[in-house]
Amino acid sequence: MNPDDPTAADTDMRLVGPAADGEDQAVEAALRPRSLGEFVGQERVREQLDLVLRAALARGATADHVLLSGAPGLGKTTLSMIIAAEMNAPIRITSGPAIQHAGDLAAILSSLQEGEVLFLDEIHRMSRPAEEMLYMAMEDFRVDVIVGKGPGATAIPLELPPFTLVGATTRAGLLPPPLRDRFGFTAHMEFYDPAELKRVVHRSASLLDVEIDTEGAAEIAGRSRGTPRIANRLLRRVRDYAQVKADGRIDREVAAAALAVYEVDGRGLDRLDRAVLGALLRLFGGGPVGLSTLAVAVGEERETVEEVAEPFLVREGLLARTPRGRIATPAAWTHLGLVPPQQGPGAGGQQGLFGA
Ligand SMILES: Nc1ncnc2c1ncn2[C@@H]1O[C@H](COP(=O)(O)OP(=O)(O)OP(=O)(O)O)[C@@H](O)[C@H]1O
Repeated sequence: MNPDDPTAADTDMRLVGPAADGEDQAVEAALRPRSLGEFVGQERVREQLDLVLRAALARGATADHVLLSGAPGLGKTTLSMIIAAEMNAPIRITSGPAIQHAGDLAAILSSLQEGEVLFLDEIHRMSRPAEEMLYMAMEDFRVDVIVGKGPGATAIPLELPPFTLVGATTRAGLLPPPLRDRFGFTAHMEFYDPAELKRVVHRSASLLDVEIDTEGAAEIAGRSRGTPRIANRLLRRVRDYAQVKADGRIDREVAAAALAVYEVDGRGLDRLDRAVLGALLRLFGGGPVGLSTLAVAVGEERETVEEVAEPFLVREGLLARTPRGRIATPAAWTHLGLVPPQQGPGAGGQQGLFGA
């Protein structure tokens, strides 16, 4: 979770939020695939990574540095652990926000063992001096530790054992090119399709010892917003429901009834998403309407609407951001079961009325 993110709390409280909550963290370790073979989906990334790792193993060398980019919950941490496991190497896990001084990074780097994997989550949030130290460490396996201040400061070179840096970021575009260029292998992780998520659900259900049929898994997969973390979380909630209200087994009916209780609809929208979409359609005739107006209409902060609800609505093709404001697509009307207003001559009178 990002403590500087004003929307983080809202995101974390949502059943369909992509960031890990406390409960996720406790069970995720048990559900993590441990090898490339077990890792579901992301075929291209897996194939490429497999070559990189096997070639390094054959040469008896440390694997190249790897950059993983993609939305939260798609498996970046999991993949970094798999890289270490496949290389038979230990792994050290830290994150950009935890490294605020170059000295913090020097301490970590100087204690790495030969061949160790250093996983640096949210690498785009590291401080600039630490980032500059990382350039040299990645390229030459060396850092200059600065001792003292001002004109008397001296740089003491420190040799490092070869290591593999696995950087993860949700915002690859924010990485400075010199840092990006130092990764030998870069992979962008895509959202998962429903068939892949179905496999994730089946796999997790078997690890959690939950009985689920193929339609039940499909029902959960279809509401998981392309994200394995969300699929696993929905599965746990559906399991609760199945235990309390049914005989413990999950089929389509049980999954749909459970997720209706949690207000996650057939397409994975939750109450906030539907409130935003509903206001846009019912109050503003489908838009265009300014973001601030829309936020007031649903009683949320601007940032919450923009950063928490909208990305998924846009991705799903239900809402579009235009220079004149937010507009609903025809699919939005259909999804909420509403009929768009007639667009005859003289219609569209509301267009442009609702500014930011
Ligand atoms: N390809 C996959 N196959 C099976 N399970 C997966 C896969 N990817 C992720 N998961 C599951 O989803 C959960 C979240 O994955 P992970 O923590 O690796 O995501 P992340 O991209 O690192 O997220 P964040 O950016 O929030 O750190 C894990 O518990 C893991 O079990």
